[in-house]
Amino acid sequence: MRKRILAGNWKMYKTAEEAKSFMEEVLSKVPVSENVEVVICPPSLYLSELAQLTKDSSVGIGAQTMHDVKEGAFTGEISSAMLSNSGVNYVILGHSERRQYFNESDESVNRKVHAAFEYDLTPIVCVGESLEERENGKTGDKVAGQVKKAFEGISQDLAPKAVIAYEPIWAIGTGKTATAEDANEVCGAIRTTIGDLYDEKIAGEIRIQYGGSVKPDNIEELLSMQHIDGALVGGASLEPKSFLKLVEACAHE
Ligand SMILES: O=C(CO)COP(=O)(O)O
Repeated sequence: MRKRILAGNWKMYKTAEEAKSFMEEVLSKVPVSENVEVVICPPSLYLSELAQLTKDSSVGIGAQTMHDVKEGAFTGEISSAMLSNSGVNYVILGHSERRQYFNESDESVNRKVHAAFEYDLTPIVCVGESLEERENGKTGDKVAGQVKKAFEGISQDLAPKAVIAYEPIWAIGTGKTATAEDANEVCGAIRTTIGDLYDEKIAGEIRIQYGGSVKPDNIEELLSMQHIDGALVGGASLEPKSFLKLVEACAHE
């Protein structure tokens, strides 16, 4: 059985006080369950403090992006070594907003997956198609291509430790969710791609999240699907109340 993984991607929201008070409330109420791993990905400025605050809890902390080399003259960037050293456990890589606004390419995502594993971070690799690609029947090719490139050179031992997030770009922040069946079909195709790259066992082990307008009222249907092992959530991860409802849904059998 794959353990579900629910990750909140705060994007560029919350003041320092808001971040701290969210975390204190969530830590006091979050159900601890064998069924779900819970992760919060705050703006990088708050990573150290929140990692410290959650150190002895069941909540993990993730970065929203990072650079792919250990150190160097890259003004404004942070590295996987720095994240790991600050108590961060996960990193979102290749989010469509990073690809769109910060020119992140499949090649750089691949370098970052290597860098994440080098410093024991769990990469959450985002893939997904635009509306135009979906309408032209290109979803399968696009997503398979992104997965293949992201995992290039990643060993059999490490591959199943990664998490893949399928986020159709047209469903992010729009209130439009892919139907659970459509999301499941693409997540199943991602699993097949992993099976082709590695083997059936690894394909069966790797966890695949869905992301894009996930809310407390649609998560259960998504989770009931065979290939969906959790969610990567933007908007609904910003309030403790809705975030806790999402955790509870994942904690259920
Ligand atoms: O981009 C997302 C998570 O990474 C999804 O955002 P929303 O849940 O706000 O649609």
